[in-house]
Parts: sequence; structure tokens; C-alpha cells
Amino acid sequence: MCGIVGIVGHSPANQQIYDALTVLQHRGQDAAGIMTCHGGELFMRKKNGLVRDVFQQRHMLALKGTIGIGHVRYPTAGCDSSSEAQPFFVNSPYGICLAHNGNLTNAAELAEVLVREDLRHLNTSSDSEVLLNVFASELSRPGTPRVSAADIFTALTTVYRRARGGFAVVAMIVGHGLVGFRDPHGIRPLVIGRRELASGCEYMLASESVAIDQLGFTFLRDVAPGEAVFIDEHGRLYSQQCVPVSRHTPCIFEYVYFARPDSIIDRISVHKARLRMGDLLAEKIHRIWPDHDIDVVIPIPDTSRTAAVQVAQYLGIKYREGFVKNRYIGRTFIMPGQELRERSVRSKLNVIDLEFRGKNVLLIDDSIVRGTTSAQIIDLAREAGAQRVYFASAAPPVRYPNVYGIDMPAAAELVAAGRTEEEVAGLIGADRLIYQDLADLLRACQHHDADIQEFDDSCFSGRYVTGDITPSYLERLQHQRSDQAKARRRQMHRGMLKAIRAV
Ligand SMILES: O=P(O)(O)OC[C@H]1O[C@H](OP(=O)(O)OP(=O)(O)O)[C@H](O)[C@@H]1O
Ligand SMILES: NC(=O)CC[C@H](N)C(=O)O
Ligand SMILES: [Mg+2]
Repeated sequence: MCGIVGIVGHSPANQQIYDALTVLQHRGQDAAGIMTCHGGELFMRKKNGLVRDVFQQRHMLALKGTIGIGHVRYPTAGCDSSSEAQPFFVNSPYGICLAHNGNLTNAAELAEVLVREDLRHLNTSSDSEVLLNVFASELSRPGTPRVSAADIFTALTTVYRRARGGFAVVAMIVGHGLVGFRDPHGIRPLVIGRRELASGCEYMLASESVAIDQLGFTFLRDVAPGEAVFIDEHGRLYSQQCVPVSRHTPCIFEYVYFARPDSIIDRISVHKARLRMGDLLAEKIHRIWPDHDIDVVIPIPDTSRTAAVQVAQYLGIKYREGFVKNRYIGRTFIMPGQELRERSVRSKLNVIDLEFRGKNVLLIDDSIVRGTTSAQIIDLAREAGAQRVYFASAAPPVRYPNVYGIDMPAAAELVAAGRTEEEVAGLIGADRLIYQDLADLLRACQHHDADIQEFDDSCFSGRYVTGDITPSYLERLQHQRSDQAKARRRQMHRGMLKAIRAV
């Protein structure tokens, strides 16, 4: 789940894009990049690492111009090497750079056609590079020195026809302006902000509204599914619905875990959705376990806090912060490799013993995916002297891979896949485990103000809204992107580097 941002303004864009990327850092910790444009020249800095580590003063000074795009990456395709950090760039036509959040489900087929028929070169295994080349190929069709907003929308209409999956994109066309578009189901989020200055209007596109707020822009609206927007270099905004919306199904996992609570996605407040998740989870606990013996509710920081407060309040039980999180360690779920994730949970969270000693504790998390966090946390709670350790998840069991931009490619790595809730409880070591029901999660995320009737809830339901996910696709994905496969690839890469050095 990457974070993307684009700005067209009247003052230097570099610092603003940097600031927006730090606000979106929770969406990707692996790599960061910025590209800006000034007088027809492009400037780029991208590398593996957190935003604060990738950009030093000298890089910032070199990023000239009042228009630019930025990206923070959490890989879901290709590999995690710095060559796949974004934005990506192609010099023809016009010079286009692109930053992508999401995952194409037909990247392999597209790549083949791009090479064979569009005569394009692909330098990496990234699906985002594929998407950029499809756009570039379609945009080159008019064959004129400049293209209009209408030409850009025509090109994107064909991009929509060719590309499948989840995608929210910002792209910059040299000498033209900033483009943004969102997949036909609106799986991945994208919002527009505006700022009126004496010098004119400035625009910002971003993955989450929190970036718009923090940069002092005014939230204008979400980009609609299948819609494209174009902001020219003079700050004029054009938009067009490139494909009709048949089903608007935002990713429900944004509300469960990914997005910041202070963001509003598709007119649904993430914070309020999480509060309702807590309410409905508590209702269920009360319903199925009226004579519970829970002494205290303890959240697993950070994301579960909002729901946990509601559980405690509804059940009339004490709420206590029993785990202390090291604020300098990032989110573990989006770290690459199981070994690193396991090490990080332990070094990130520590217990305050007295909140556990002799008590029956109910630990709350927003979700259980691989079970990395829950299994270790339950051990910690026991070591701290808890008498009984119950566990509740504000989301239902994650049993199916995600193919739209969350790196859960292999069912075999999901602790609940093919297992009953009792079996999962046994595996993570809980005395009792309670999951949110899917119907309640859907209810928690719906809001009468928003028109959303359905969500992409594939990781819970196994229903894929794009309709192109077959068992053989999932098998291939597992084969290519399981932790084991990634480790094998890293090993091979290291071997190749060694061999090259030896030569
Ligand atoms: O079952 P798992 O595979 O461990 O995944 C689920 C856990 O990972 C996430 O936490 P993370 O530490 O990434 O971020 P947070 O601080 O926002 O909660 C999520 O909030 C759960 O705690
Ligand atoms: N998490 C994402 O949005 C990833 C974007 C893209 N698929 C990549 O791997 O770089
Ligand atoms: Mg967590």
C-alpha cells in the first residue's frame, strides 16, 4: 500500500512533497522518491529507506520546480530493490513520470504485449513501470508536439481498457501538467485538494486527505473511480469520467488498518469506522459471552486503540495501555520478510507488568493476518503474569490473498487460511479468540453520507471485485511472491552481484 502525492503550485514543490510523504509514511517504509520539473527539465531523487533518510539537504536543493510528484513504497510486485523505487520515468512521449499505489492483476500479460506490440522496453519487474508504459504508449498516439486535456483523457480511456486491478496514480507530463486517475472500482484511494493564493490556484493530489489537511490545502473531493483529472501548469483543473462506474468498492482494509485515522476516504471517516468496529465487536462479545470474566481491555498499539476504547466502554471494563511501543520502529506488517517482522514486534513492544499480573486480559487488535503480532504479544502477556489471555480482532479472519496492493500474496502464510477460529486461537496461544463478523465490519464502514454499498473485502471473503482472479492466478502469485520465493530471489540477486564483482 504505497502513498502517492502530486502538486502543481506557484512556489517550490520540493519541501511540500517531502512533507506530504512524511504524512503518508505509514503507507510504505521501503523506499521513497520525488520528481520535480522546472523549465522542461526533470529532477529526481529516489532510494530505499524512509523519507527522512532518503532526502538530505543537497537532494532537496536539487529538486527544482513548482510541480512534482512523490511516492513512498511498500512493494507488492516486482522486488524490493532500489531500482523499483518510484516515481518511474519514460522520456517518450514528452517525458512522463508516474507514481502508483496498488497492484495490476494483469501486469504479466500487459508486459508481454508492451514489448511485442507497443515496442516498449521494460527495465524492471515492477507493475508500476508497466502501467507507465501503457499510458505512454497510448499518449503517443496523437503524434503531436503537444497534447490537450482531451487527448490525455482519450489515452487514459484506453489505459482503463487495458489495465486491470487496483490503482491510484499521479503522473507528471513535462511541459503539460499533473495527471491523476483511479481504478474503475475505486479500490485504492485518491483525493484532490486546492489552495487559493493571490498568485492563483494550487492543487494537490494525494492518497489520503490527511496529507491535504496538513499541507494547508482545502479538501475538494475524492477522485471518482474510473475518473481522470488533469491540472495544467497554469493551475487549471480538467476532469473526465473515462469509464462508467459500475461498482464502487473501496478497499475495506484501508479502514481496518492502512489509512491514518484522521483521513476521510470516499466520505467515510476512518476514525469513525474504527469506533464502530469497536462498538460492534463489543456487542458480539457481550452477545456470545455474557458471563465473561475479563478484568481489563488492553489494545495492541497503534492501530487497534480506537476500537479497543469502544470495546472497553461498551463492556464497562477498565481500559489500560499495557504495551509500550517504541516510537522509532515502524509498522511491522509492512516490513519485508517474516524474520524481520518477528524481530521487530519484540523490539517494538514491551509490557507494563502490573497491568497483566494476575488478571484476565482481553487484548484487542485491528486484525490478525500472519499472526506474527498476536502470537508474540500473547506470550508477552503471559510472561508478565496474566492469568488468562483472551484476544479479539476488530476485523474478521483474513483467509484469502490480497491482489490489489496489500502484500498478502500467499494463503499459506495467513494464519486463518483453511483454519477454524479455534485452531487459530490454539496457534496464537489465546485462551479464547473472538473475531468481528464480516457483516458487522461492513456495517462499521458504511455511512449514510457516502454512497458506498460494497467494499473490496476479498481478503476476508475470497470475492474479488475485478472478476479476473482465478485459482491458477492465485497459485502463480503464491509461487512468485511468498516469503520463501522473495528470499530465494534476494539470494539469487546477491549471488549475481558477487559474480559480477568477481568478473
Ligand atoms: O497478524 P500480523 O501479520 O502480525 O498482522 C497484523 C498486525 O500488524 C499490524 O500492526 P503494525 O505493527 O504493522 O502497525 P500499527 O502500529 O499501525 O498497529 C496490525 O495493526 C496488527 O497489529
Ligand atoms: N503497495 C503498493 O501500492 C505498491 C505499488 C507497486 N505495485 C509496487 O510494488 O511498487
Ligand atoms: Mg498493529
